[in-house]
Amino acid sequence: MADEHTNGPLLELDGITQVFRTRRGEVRAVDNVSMKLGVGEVVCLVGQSGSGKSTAAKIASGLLHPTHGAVRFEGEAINGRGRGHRASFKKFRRAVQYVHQDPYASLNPIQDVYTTLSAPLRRHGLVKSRSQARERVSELLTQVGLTPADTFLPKFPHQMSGGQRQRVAVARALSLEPRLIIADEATSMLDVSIRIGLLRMLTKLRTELGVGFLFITHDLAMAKYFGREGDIAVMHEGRIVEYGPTLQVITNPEDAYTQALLEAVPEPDPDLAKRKRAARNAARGAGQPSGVPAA
Ligand SMILES: Nc1ncnc2c1ncn2[C@@H]1O[C@H](COP(=O)(O)OP(=O)(O)OP(=O)(O)O)[C@@H](O)[C@H]1O
Repeated sequence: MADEHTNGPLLELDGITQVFRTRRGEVRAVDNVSMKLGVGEVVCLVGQSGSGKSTAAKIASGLLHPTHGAVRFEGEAINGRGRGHRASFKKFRRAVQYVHQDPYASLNPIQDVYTTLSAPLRRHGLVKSRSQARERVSELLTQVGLTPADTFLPKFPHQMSGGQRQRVAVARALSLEPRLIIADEATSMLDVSIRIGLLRMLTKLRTELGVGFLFITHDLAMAKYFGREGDIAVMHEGRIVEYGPTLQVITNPEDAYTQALLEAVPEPDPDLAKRKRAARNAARGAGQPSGVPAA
């Protein structure tokens, strides 16, 4: 979906390639990847470890300049040069926020929650007084489900659970009123029940605030859950091997690698698991592709 005020989708990766030069030779981490994400939309980038997801995410967030290809935000290239480009790059860096896998590593261990959340508000001139900062920080904590907000203000990272720390990291990303959040394995270090709570909260932010999500995960089940109203791009060895509406990709995968990833997703219902296994074996017996080695 294009933004009605701009010339293009919120974010567009156009033929991006990233080559790393290492002692052992060149690594083509990302190879000619293109994708589009509209306002308030979600795209899940899925693949095994080493498939190039994080490199693509770093390029999408402007942390890394690709060897080839263009990144466009609201129709404007963000990797150009000159004063005009510097201004649009600055706007882009505020509008696109990154949430890492490990909140322990991304939050400052000697800063309490209030300082962590009020610092970016002050730095970007989004609040004019201490009372405004306090009000906005409380609002952010409420948005990420850390209530009553006052009880969280004086806490340090080590005084919170993993799920709470990740919610603070999301609140910090939200403080700059982003249009897009890039969540790089943001839920994978959490227990399943905590993970679902966090995904519900992120879904609420997407639908209520219109924040778009590029959701990076190795776990197709997570992508199915979080991205069911959006698209999935399946990455393998730096390339996108399948890209389309989530439910279509999940229910009718065309690529053998996607099929193998799906087979690796555990089926909680034993009867259904048995029926699926029988259907797969019958399909193989009928000469259909057997998929690639297990993920
Ligand atoms: N700075 C770098 N220098 C050299 N090679 C790199 C660099 N960063 C990534 N790579 C290589 O690029 C490939 C893709 O890595 P990337 O981290 O993007 O994959 P990923 O799918 O995110 O995997 P993971 O989930 O394990 O991080 C890997 O082979 C990795 O070793």
